[in-house]
Amino acid sequence: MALVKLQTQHFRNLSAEPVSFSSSFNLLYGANGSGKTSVLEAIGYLGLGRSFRVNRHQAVASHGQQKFTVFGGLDHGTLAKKSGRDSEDLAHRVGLARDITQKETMLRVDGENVRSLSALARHLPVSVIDPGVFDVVAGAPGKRRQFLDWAVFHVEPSFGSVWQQCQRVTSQRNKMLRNGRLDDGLLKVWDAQYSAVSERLTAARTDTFDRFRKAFDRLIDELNVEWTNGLKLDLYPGWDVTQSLADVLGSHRDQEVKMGHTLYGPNRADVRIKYQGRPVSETFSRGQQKTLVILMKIAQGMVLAELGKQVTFLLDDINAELDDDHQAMLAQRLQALGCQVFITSIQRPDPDRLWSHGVAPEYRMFHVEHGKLIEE
Ligand SMILES: Nc1ncnc2c1ncn2[C@@H]1O[C@H](COP(=O)(O)OP(=O)(O)OP(=O)(O)O)[C@@H](O)[C@H]1O
Repeated sequence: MALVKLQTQHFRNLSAEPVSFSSSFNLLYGANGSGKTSVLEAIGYLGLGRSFRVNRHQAVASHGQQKFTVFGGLDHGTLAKKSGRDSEDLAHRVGLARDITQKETMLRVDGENVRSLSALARHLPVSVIDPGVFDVVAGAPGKRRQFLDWAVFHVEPSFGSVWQQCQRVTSQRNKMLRNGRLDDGLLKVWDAQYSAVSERLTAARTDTFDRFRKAFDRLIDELNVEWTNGLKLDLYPGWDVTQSLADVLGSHRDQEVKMGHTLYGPNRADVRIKYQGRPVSETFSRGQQKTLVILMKIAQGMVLAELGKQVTFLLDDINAELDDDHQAMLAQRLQALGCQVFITSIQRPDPDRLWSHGVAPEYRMFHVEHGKLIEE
């Protein structure tokens, strides 16, 4: 799917006028503070259900407003090779409204209220490349779990509910472990549930990770970037899988009781990224780490494309992140994959430079001024 229509209300400084986008490339430029990132943030809301910039919904509602809304019209996008669309051709209409005083989010898909965020998010796989992207390599393991789980969610339809179930059981189990007077029989019951759901979740992660690693290896092979030789990506599922999780929990019971929380299982999983046996966060330059994450994100795009799903990439402030060669490499790869792409920059981008080594895709160019998108 691709987002071809967007309308927001009371979303940061954005105007409430509807905008139509290309299902291929969209180039947005404008001065600092004009609203470029806010446009990407609004699109991100429809694919992620949250802001990729801030943790609190409140920051997003326009000053003095209690509620904001984001509506999107989706079409089948470039992968379906669809052309000549108009509003009647929309495959789905998705919407999200957040009341910040009631702390309530309303989600709508095709005119119906839906309860789960998954029902909304599965229509629009959104991948963000912004200054924070670096965290996937340099940040805590949670950042890499989030990176992996995004793809698992789009590959494995039941993943969202298994993940939620796992969080619920883990939190119950943690409550028990924190409780001084431990009921051994009850803990065993929770352990059985926890092990079962963890094994399911891990099987889904392992399957997607295998697909991802194959795509990643293919990509770096094709690009033949010298510094990627000797890179190794592995999934650590959160425990030593030569043993069942139930056995690991049984043999580390005292340790977990002492710490008061779960020490083994999917919440400890990590994607370990090493270069010649050492963590890349210790050996790669900042630029190399950023490029690596971008390659990893492209590889995820390849995995989804193989399943007939189009990813919408949001590239924020691309000039600050990448030099001309890397920008061109990224644009061409995403074009070849048939992704939908939104690129923001302060200066008006030069499509001839961006596609200096190939034919430019269909694109639309917008100048962003005071929250308004003016198409050129
Ligand atoms: N809740 C809000 N209500 C109204 N305006 C807001 C709100 N939050 C931020 N703004 C304003 O909205 C504008 C858009 O910010 P945004 O980060 O989208 O700009 P940008 O074009 O990406 O800028 P830069 O190039 O500096 O990154 C800014 O002027 C900001 O002060």
